[in-house]
Amino acid sequence: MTAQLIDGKKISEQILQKLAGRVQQRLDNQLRRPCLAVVLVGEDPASAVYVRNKKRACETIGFESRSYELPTQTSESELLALIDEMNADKGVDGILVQLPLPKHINGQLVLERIVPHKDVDGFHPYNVGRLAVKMPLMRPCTPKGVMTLLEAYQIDVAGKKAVVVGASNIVGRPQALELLLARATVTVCHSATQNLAQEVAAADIVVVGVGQPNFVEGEWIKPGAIVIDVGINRLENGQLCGDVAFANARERAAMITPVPGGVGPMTIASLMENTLQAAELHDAQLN
Ligand SMILES: Nc1nc2c(c(=O)[nH]1)N[C@@H](CN(C=O)c1ccc(C(=O)N[C@@H](CCC(=O)O)C(=O)O)cc1)CN2
Ligand SMILES: [Mg+2]
Repeated sequence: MTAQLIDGKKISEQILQKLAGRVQQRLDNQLRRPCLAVVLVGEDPASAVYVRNKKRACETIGFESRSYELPTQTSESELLALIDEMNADKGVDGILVQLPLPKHINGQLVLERIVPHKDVDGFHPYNVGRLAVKMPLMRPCTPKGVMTLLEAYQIDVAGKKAVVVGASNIVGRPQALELLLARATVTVCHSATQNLAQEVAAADIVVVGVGQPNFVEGEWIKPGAIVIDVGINRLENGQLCGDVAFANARERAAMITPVPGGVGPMTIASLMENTLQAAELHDAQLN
């Protein structure tokens, strides 16, 4: 079996196109363009690319974007003060602080400072908690993008055995909550998991986000499984690859996401959806 590719680039472009139409409708109804404020601290080259792509997506669909590019030595209190300003600013709908932050800044403190209805990344404990109690508001972008991809490819999740490899706050944990909400039977694997190969081999749907190339071997994949690779690793030769040994996994899976062009573009599409949602919440508060 050679797996069908799940085309995240195509689906993300369709989402952006629909969002552009909804922005136009807002303008026709005398409503503001949604506004996303993006904060980048330091000079991590990958983060700079992601921030640039987020600003470009805003431009493509007609959102306003504000950009704060701060030096590495920015203090935690300076960053918190900027967030307080943006929280209070009626012109800002969504606030995003690009991760990772420099080591001297407590990232959790910063994320918790963003008011939950402007937390378009969905990382505030309020938003994670709402997802956990089956009342999602702002949903973390990468796991939400994965669910949108599964839906777009008509992959039925209810009753399936889903295995999430990786338990990070950005990917693994909220992904497990999303899959549970969609009524999968969910297992989360992490660095203390024993018999990882056996866990993966039992999965109808496997989602991998650990940040290590070829971490999941192709031979572990159950024939006919759905493989979602959230990893983005840059190799020494400059090529990008995921966390799954793609060529071998593709020979066993029914469907698989490529890297690049799989989950990555969906993260940005979900962020744009969340920003529109934040603008709608904001309209309701202003009225
Ligand atoms: N505040 C946040 N920080 C980080 C998040 C996040 O969701 N919020 N996720 C990642 C990085 N990320 C978004 O910020 C992200 C990563 C990758 C892509 C993407 O489109 N990847 C492309 C390849 C792009 C390239 O050439 O490098 C793909 O996979 O096709 C988008 C967003 C960590 N930080
Ligand atoms: Mg990808």
